[in-house]
Amino acid sequence: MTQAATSPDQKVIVVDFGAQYGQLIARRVRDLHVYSEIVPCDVSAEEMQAEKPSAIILSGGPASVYAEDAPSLDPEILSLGIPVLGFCYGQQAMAAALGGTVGHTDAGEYGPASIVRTGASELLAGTPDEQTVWMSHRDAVTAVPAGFTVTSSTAACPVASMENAEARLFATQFHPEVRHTECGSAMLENFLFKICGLKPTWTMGSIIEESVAAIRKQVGDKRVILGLSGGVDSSVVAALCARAIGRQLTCVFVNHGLLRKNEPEEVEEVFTRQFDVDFVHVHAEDRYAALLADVVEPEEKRRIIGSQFWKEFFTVAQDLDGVQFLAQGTIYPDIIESGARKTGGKASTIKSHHNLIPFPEGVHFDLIEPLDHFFKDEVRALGTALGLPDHIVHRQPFPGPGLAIRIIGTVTLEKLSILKDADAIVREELDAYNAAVFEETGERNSERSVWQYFAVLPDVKSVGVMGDERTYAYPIILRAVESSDAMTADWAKLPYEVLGRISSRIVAEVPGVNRVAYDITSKPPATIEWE
Ligand SMILES: Nc1ncnc2c1ncn2[C@@H]1O[C@H](COP(=O)(O)OP(=O)(O)OP(=O)(O)O)[C@@H](O)[C@H]1O
Ligand SMILES: O=c1[nH]c(=O)c2[nH+]cn([C@@H]3O[C@H](COP(=O)(O)O)[C@@H](O)[C@H]3O)c2[nH]1
Ligand SMILES: NC(=O)CC[C@H](N)C(=O)O
Ligand SMILES: [Mg+2]
Repeated sequence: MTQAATSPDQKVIVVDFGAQYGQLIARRVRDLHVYSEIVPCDVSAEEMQAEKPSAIILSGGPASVYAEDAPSLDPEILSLGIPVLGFCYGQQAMAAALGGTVGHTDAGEYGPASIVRTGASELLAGTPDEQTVWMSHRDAVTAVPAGFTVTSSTAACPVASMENAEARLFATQFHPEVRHTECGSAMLENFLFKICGLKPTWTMGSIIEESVAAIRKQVGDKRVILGLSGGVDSSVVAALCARAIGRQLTCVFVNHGLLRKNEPEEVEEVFTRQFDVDFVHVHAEDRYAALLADVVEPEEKRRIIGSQFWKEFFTVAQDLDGVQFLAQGTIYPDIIESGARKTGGKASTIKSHHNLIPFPEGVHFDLIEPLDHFFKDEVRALGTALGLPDHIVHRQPFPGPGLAIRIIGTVTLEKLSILKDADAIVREELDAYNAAVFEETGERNSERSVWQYFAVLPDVKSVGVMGDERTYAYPIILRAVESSDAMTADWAKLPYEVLGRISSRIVAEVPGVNRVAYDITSKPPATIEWE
């Protein structure tokens, strides 16, 4: 496990019961400048103690505490003398472990709910007696364990929160980690700073120092190759590695032919002229085209692309002396959404990210992934702190498998060419739109700006009429979302004239396209990419 940025003197451990958004809890804690990490819920009290956390938070989860294979909590964890805060399933697990009872309710509560204070509370201190919180549960605590008091209720949920202040155990049925819980952040602050007495010392400066030191120590005098895409994540890793090990680093850019229009030239220009790093441009277009011919299934595309990435890196490494390490810009959501690796959690696999699939036979590297515990906006803040220019730090994300997962069905040269041209128009128009919003609001990620935007080419054709002539051609689907961390996203409420201009331009300028549709689905239930 690579970990370049821990601050072990103050650490909050989140015990993950399989919440898709359990990772948000760690986020919120880190937003308050306290380092936080996630561990799977089968952690024993002994293992927990060895981690020396200053506080523990129990996440929500999909199971029912009394279900046969429900994850349970080692009850000893609750008597280590470390303060514990449980959310939702976390509250239910705490109650069950300490002799309280949990029952099924007739109808669950999903979405906003109004809690009313029913007793003194250290956790809710300073927040209103009546307030809106976010609920998502079917089960509920029906009797609190000995020593606990009920501190708030809703009409449907008698124990919306409970605590045993003396034992330093606290819990809520609602989710303080989601933004929709109005005072969620105040509750977390109460827990971290008042109840646990922590200090907000986890800052970008301290993270950079620790990461650089950790990379230096891990690498010693060996060589490192870095998968460099030109994206934010790998550029930040490049900056960290350059600072840590200088000339022991070689950056490898794989051109798989699935990049956006003009992208290979731009990346090469930036990393050979503007940065002083060793840069290798690998031309793998033909190899990828051959491997992907006839492949339709999204997960199969991802596996093939990922596996070939490893082979390309390995081939380059053979030509250099003493390469032991591969560095890459893996970030936390890649790991979370790829399923279990490292978080070891119970969350299900949504899609396999190319950078997390196993090495093929014959390929081996030790990995350096200094960002594997960071969320996207934290990576951007790090990039700025490292002095990277805005055009890199604020570049929209682009997935490693590239346009292959934006072409539904088989990937052909004809479809790639259509998609590249359509996508270039989408980017040109929405870059300009974002620049105008930035000018007006002074904010990079204001409510009106678009976080990620691109074109998708589906595997259908439809009839149209152009110049009085029948056409039978592809549609382009426009995807444009707002988000801050890619974990959740909403479709962007773009002005009609911007949508209209994108549509007219694509149909007029890209041969083979006669229609444009706008994807108006949030994540969840959809995902940002189509495959
Ligand atoms: N074309 C490529 N050549 C070399 N390495 C790549 C390429 N594409 C992706 N990678 C590697 O895979 C990692 C994950 O890709 P990902 O797209 O998540 O990150 P990124 O490209 O660095 O940033 P962004 O998310 O902003 O696009 C990258 O950080 C990089 O190490
Ligand atoms: O490097 C990557 N390798 C991948 O395999 C991959 N798949 C999705 N993405 C990007 O991740 C974010 C979330 O995407 P989804 O909502 O589609 O899962 C979005 O920003 C996507 O563009 C990827 N990035
Ligand atoms: N979000 C949760 O943690 C849900 C807990 C439990 N599965 C319930 O339905 O009550
Ligand atoms: Mg990328």
